[in-house]
Formats: sequence, structure tokens, C-alpha cells
Amino acid sequence: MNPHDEPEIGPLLSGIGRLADFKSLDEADLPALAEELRGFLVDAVARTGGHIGPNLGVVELTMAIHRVFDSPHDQIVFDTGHQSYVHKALTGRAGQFTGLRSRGGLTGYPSQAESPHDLVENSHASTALSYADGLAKAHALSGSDRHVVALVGDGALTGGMCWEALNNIAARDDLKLVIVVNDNGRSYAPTVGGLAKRLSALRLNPGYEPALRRIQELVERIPVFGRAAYAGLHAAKTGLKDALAPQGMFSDLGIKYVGPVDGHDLAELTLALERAKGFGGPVIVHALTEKGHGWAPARADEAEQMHAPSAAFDPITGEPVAASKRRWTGVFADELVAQANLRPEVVAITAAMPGPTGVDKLMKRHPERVFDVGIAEQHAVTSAAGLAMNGMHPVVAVYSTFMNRAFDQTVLDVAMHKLPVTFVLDRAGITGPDGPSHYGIWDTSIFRVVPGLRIAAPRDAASLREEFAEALAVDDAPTMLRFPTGAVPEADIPAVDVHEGLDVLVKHEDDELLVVACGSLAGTAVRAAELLAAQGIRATVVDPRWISPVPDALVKLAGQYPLVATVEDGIRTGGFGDALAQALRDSGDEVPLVDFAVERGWHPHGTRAQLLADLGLTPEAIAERLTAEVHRRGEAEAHHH
Ligand SMILES: Cc1ncc(C[n+]2csc(CCOP(=O)(O)OP(=O)(O)O)c2C)c(N)n1
Ligand SMILES: CC(=O)[C@@H](O)[C@H](O)COP(=O)(O)O
Ligand SMILES: [Mg+2]
Repeated sequence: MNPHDEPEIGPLLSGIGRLADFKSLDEADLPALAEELRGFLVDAVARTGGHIGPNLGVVELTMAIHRVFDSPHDQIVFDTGHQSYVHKALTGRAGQFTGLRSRGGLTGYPSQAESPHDLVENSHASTALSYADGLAKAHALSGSDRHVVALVGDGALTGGMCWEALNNIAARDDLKLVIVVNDNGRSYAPTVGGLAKRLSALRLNPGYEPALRRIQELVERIPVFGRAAYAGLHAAKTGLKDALAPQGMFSDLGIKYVGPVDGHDLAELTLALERAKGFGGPVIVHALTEKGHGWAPARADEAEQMHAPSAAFDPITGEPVAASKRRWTGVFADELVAQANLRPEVVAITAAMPGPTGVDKLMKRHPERVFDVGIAEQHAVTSAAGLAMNGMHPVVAVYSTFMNRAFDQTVLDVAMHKLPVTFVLDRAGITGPDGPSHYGIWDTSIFRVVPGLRIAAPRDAASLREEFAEALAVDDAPTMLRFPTGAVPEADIPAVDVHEGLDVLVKHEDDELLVVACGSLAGTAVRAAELLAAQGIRATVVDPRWISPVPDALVKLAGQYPLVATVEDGIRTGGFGDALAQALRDSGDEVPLVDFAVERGWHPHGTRAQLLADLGLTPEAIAERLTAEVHRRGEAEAHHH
């Protein structure tokens, strides 16, 4: 890393203040620019953290797309969007990378507020082809000559939405749509499934490529009707039918296929994209790339970093800069192995994220009991239903935000059949650097409406282990645990008492206020109670542990207080506070309730701490608001008398 506190921007890159500057560069300068971009990305992302591997893999791809197409007249959609740093640099934002993924700085995904060249801000995978289908249909309707280019990874292609889109795209030959498959063989882990096998047939047999290209060039010169026949005949004859598999896979759908092309050969890519653009209809360009291409950190085990987003790291060794504390994920990973050792019926399912969700630990111990289904959360849930119907107890480990996708499968495939599936939602609550489409704030509001589904919110490592074991013991209904990103509390938060199943964390005999703390904000609630006590306000704090359905004991207890507060790391609308208020109304014990939660809205990225502070979810803010509320009520009572 250069000693300056800014990433080094080379002479060619520093001359790119806007896309036109890049598009007017001499072709002879492009290889040098690619080198500058690689050095710049490693230097910049080493400081901020981010998706270094995926972005190093698309340097030439992004350059070629912007040379052949004319953004924003032509629209470019990045699937998942984590691989759009090169795009941001080529559209004049290289000088803003010091703030990448931090408050007020560049987001780690496309951002309409940042640039007219950015379109899709959602970081959820497998959406690009559906956007592209719609975008291109609109252009066809208006008779526009604008093209749509969708860059989709091989991992994203394991998501069902991609195939729903391809089915529609294949039905039209008037969509000016170029689908660039960025095939690097990996999501985080190696891409799984039959699709991956077909795609890798090419990657593993490079010898076929020249032959394939010859076929391709020959085929181009034959009228359309003869192409497929000739290609098929020639392929069969020369035994290349496997290598043509991807072509078959896509052209069987009726979509033209160009490739495979070397995704790091700018000239080859440009030729392929020019040809694809010339078709004037839907066409797939299959590019073979390598994640992290051009950078080889000294530590081979940093390969994982190539794939998952990383925290700041040393650009030479790849070593993370800050020592990582014990994460919630690590506690879960260990407990999953411990429970699986005790319970042979326990199996685990991940949607292409064995490492980030921690199930990789069980994968090493019992590989036959862990299923990586690809980026396919809906499939994961209903496949879990099938496993449970046949006597297994599946643990579906998934980020909270990605669980949004699988509501229907949860309510009607799992819960309606009363199946023992345990959902473990990591990154529940505000996450931070990845922005609004990554915040795990909807799960409580969405899933507490599912009949029979029980939700637990552990507050520390000990309660995570306990509540996970309790969940696995439930064999006639689904269960769900939710915990946040980042470090687990170093010390467990002890209960000073237990009241009918409720953990009492702070107790005052002559208390005047009840604070109900949910999960990861229990520590915050305890601290707020201490601040209140310093003001002479006596607040008892309880942790219900299982937050949905609302425990009867909690409704009974809360109904005895003049004022109740709830604290949760999730959306306020429909969240735990709403649920308790509703239960109190139903019990006839309606009491004033202040619910501290995440207000609805699109909260811009930052650190988790910054966002929690913005949202009033800090001990100081909670204590301040409750002090004011207690005083207001005191004055009102005095006035009344
Ligand atoms: C619905 C959904 N599930 C999981 C993720 C987490 N995720 C982010 S990037 C990624 C891997 C994507 O692989 P690929 O599409 O091949 O792109 P590459 O990183 O290889 O360029 C995953 C699983 C996500 N963004 N969206
Ligand atoms: C883009 C994406 O969905 C993930 O890579 C996301 O960045 C995960 O973030 P963490 O694993 O750091 O929580
Ligand atoms: Mg990939």
C-alpha cells in the first residue's frame, strides 16, 4: 500500500473524470489502464474493506462493456451489484473510493444518487435478468434503439428468478438485450449444482475453446436455420457436445449464445460484445473469468476473502488489518456441530454461503449432512420441508434479509404442515456497510404472522446456545432464531432472576417502568436502565427470549406497569413492540407503551453503531426519551389531582 492516505490513482485513471474520457482513450492504452485499475482497487479496498475478489475479476469485462455500449443511453444492470467498483471508477468516481461503504461515501453497490450510469441498487442476487427483461420490453414498446446489458454471475444464475426471466426473454427475439454471464466458477464457495457442471465443462477443457470458436465463426456464415444443425452435427462428430453444453443449455431455450470467451482478454471480449450487440435480439455472452484476477495475496487461505466481502486488509499479505472478535456466527457454527453430534436428525442447508453463515464448520465434520443449494433461498426452505417430512430436522442458515424471499415457502410449505425446521437468521437487524437492501430488519414483522412459527432472539452466546437447543427440541412446528452481524458480547448478560420464563436482567422492587429487551439490544436496555436509575427512575428490564408469539407471562407482567418500553433491532411496524401492544389490548390491560425500533424508511449505509444512533437505539437516547415520558406522566398526574 502506498504510504499516502489516499489510494494511488495512475495517470490514465486520473484522466477519467467521466465515462466519455474512458471511451475516448486509445485502444493501445487500455491494457495499461486495466493494470492501473487493479492496483488502484487493491490499494483502495485494502483500506476500506469490500468485495475485492469479484471486482478484480471484472476489470476487462467492465471496460469492454463500456467500450461497446453507450451508457446511460444503453442501460447496464449489475446482478447483486457487488462487482460495480470498476464501473464506478470508469464513470468518474475513482477519487471517491476513500469513503467506500462508509457514511456519506460511495456505496458498495450501484447508487442512482451517485451517477446516471447506476440503475439497480438492490444487492440481492438473481434479479438482473428480470430487470433487463422489463427494461428491454419498454424499449421495444417505444421502438427505441437502446440496448440493455445485464452482467450476471454464475452464482446468481443458480437463483430461480434468473430462469423465470430467461423463460420470458427466450420468448422474444425483439429485445435488444445482451446477457453477459460472468463465469468464475464461484459464489463465495464453488458454484454448485448441475448448472455449474455444465458451465465448468468449458472452464476445465480449455482445449475446446479454439475449436468452439472455429465452429462459431463457421456457423456465423450459415443462414440461421442451418446454424443449430451444423453446430450440433459438428459438435457430435468432434465429440464436443459436452463443451457445447452451455450453448445447448441456453440455445435450447432459443437464446443465441456467444462464447466462451476469455473474460480477461479485452480484444476478444470487445469482439464478442460487438457481435452480440449486432444481433439486435437477446443473446448470451459467456465470459470465463477468475475472481481476484491479477492479485495473489501471500496467504493462500485468504482465498475466502477473494469471495466474501472483506474488512480492511494488508494489500500484500491479504491479512485482515484488525483482529476479529468472536462473532455471533462463530458461536452458532460451534453449537451447530455440537448439536449435530448429539442429534443425527439434524442437517443444515445454506444458500451458497457456507462460510459467512458458519455451516462450513459442520460441512467439514459431516459433509453428507450439509446441503449448499446455491443462491436459492426459496428452494432451500421447501427442500427443508421435504427433509423434515422424512424425519430430518433441517437447520436453514441464511441472512435475515435474504429470508424475505422465502416467506411463502415458510408459511405454506413448512408451517402449514407443522414441520420441525429451524431457521437461523444471521445478520438480523441493522448491518451497516452494505446499505438498506442488506439490513435484516423485516424478519420479526414478516414471520411473526406465520401460525405456529416461534421466534427466539438470543442476547448473548449462552442464550444463543440455549435457545438453539430449545428450537431443535421442537418437533411439531418451525422455529426461528435471529442474531446480528458482528461481535457477540464478550461477557454473557446474566439474568438476576427468572419470572415465569422471562429472564430478569435488572430488577427494582419499587419499580415504575418495565423495559422489555429483545435479543441483541438487551445490553443497550440494561445500560439505559442504569442511566435511568442515576436519574432516580427505577426500571426493571426483562428479556422474553422467545419473542413470538408474545409470552403470556410477559403480557400479564406488563399489564401491571404504568409504563412499558420495548427495545428491538427491527422494523417498528409489525415488530415485537406492536405485537406486545396488541396482546395487551386483547388482554384488556392496555398500558402506555413506548416501542424503540427501526422506523420505516431507506436508511443510508454507514456503520451499525452510526445507524443505531441515528435510530435512537442507544442507551442514552432510550434513557432520555423514557425520562421525559416519566416526567410528562408525573406532571399530568399532578395536574389531574
Ligand atoms: C438473494 C441473495 N442471497 C445471497 C447473497 C449473498 N451473496 C452476495 S455475492 C454472492 C455470490 C455471487 O456469486 P456470483 O453471482 O457468481 O458473482 P461473483 O461474486 O462470482 O462475481 C452471494 C451469495 C445475495 N447477495 N443475495
Ligand atoms: C453482496 C452480499 O450480499 C454479501 O457479500 C454481503 O456483502 C455480505 O456481507 P457480510 O458477510 O459482510 O455481512
Ligand atoms: Mg461467480
